Amino acid sequence: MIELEKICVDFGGLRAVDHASFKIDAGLITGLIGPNGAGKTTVFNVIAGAVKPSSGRVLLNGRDITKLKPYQRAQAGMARTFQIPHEFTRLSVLENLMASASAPEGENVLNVVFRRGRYSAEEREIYDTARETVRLLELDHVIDEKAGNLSGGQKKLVELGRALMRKPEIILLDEIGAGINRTLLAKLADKILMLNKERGLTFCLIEHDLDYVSKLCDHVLVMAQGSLLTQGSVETVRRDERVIEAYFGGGKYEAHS
Ligand SMILES: Nc1ncnc2c1ncn2[C@@H]1O[C@H](COP(=O)(O)OP(=O)(O)OP(=O)(O)O)[C@@H](O)[C@H]1O
Repeated sequence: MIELEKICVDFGGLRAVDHASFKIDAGLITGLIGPNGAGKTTVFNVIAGAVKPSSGRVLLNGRDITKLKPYQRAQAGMARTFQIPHEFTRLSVLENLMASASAPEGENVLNVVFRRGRYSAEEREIYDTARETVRLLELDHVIDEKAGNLSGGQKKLVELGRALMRKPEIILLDEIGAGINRTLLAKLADKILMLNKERGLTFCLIEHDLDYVSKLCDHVLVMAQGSLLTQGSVETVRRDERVIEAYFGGGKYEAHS
């Protein structure tokens, strides 16, 4: 479980996050929603350790991790999806996954990727985990394809795969569904649900499409102006007048279903 206690983030004179306090429960898929500029991405950055809060604490399973660096948080079981880095677009899907694993002790993981045929037991495990992840995400048909040649949706699946290679307990997804076609969007949702229900992985996702949130999330946190406005099931928060006001400034809310 992740707990945020009275987190504030200031960028110069701008208070982007203002005493935000909430929990992301273990074993659930939690959605983080709110209008543009509400502070969602900044909160994600605080959780992942990329932005230092001006005040407040972040706890992971009861442990204060506020001062931990991003890699230490990753070691503690937290993962976040990132766009495939430019220099990795020339690596194949399998190589991308292998390069995202935690390196064996004293080893540069890229050596593992390129030194074929001479794997130690640990290196073999990375290879096997990468193959299994490819299977799990149904990327077998593009396993040797360069990541740069994939469609937007396939790249998102590889990004998820790269996060999975570190065997996290919690995965943070920032608008993973943005700009991908319906078919792959549905597939991505199926994979997230499967990883949650069958493997017990905890997810927290920022998403603007409320139908997608509704399909995936057990619980929704609504941020507005840097703070937590309300929380509950998707259906409850969708009907909440304060949420309608925050999104539409009091205009009539047409729930799309
Ligand atoms: N590095 C930064 N420097 C200065 N201001 C920033 C920085 N990052 C975010 N902000 C500001 O902080 C506020 C919150 O931004 P944030 O990106 O966290 O909101 P968001 O809810 O994720 O919005 P969106 O849905 O549009 O992505 C905004 O006013 C934004 O302009």
